[in-house]
Amino acid sequence: MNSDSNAKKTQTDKNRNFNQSTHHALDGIITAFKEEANLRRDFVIAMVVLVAGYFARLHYLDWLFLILAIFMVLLAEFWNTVMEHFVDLLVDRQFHPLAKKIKDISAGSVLIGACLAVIIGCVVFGHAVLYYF
Ligand SMILES: Nc1ncnc2c1ncn2[C@@H]1O[C@H](COP(=O)(O)OP(=O)(O)OP(=O)(O)O)[C@@H](O)[C@H]1O
Repeated sequence: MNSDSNAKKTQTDKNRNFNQSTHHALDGIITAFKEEANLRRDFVIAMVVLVAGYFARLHYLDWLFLILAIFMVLLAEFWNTVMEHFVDLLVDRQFHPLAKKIKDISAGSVLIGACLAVIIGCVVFGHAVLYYF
């Protein structure tokens, strides 16, 4: 293994260019999907919703709301994952009431996002069903 690839593995300085930044960002997305079952479940649900939207022949505004809802839930899951790792890094898996508070509030934000997504889904598909039948 040459010194350049070693440097890449242990990099702690700033990214040098857009390609390097994008590469690390994609690494983050892949790691999150590999390690977080909740994220994979949300992704599968999102795919099912998109296929259902295709068959329901939604209006473009409905698509906009659905896509916003999907990205909102995925972003909330990503930030919840960041919080969990950050807290674990700080307390090294020791029990701490503040660690519990941070993780629970962070999980609560995902739940709120998911509730909003369900409401948006019900309005969009409810309207489509009423319109077509
Ligand atoms: N260091 C800690 N101190 C106190 N409570 C903790 C700590 N770590 C986790 N917990 C509690 O355990 C729960 C599960 O923590 P964990 O880090 O395993 O999250 P998770 O199971 O990945 O959560 P999610 O389902 O949101 O992905 C947290 O919601 C929190 O209530």
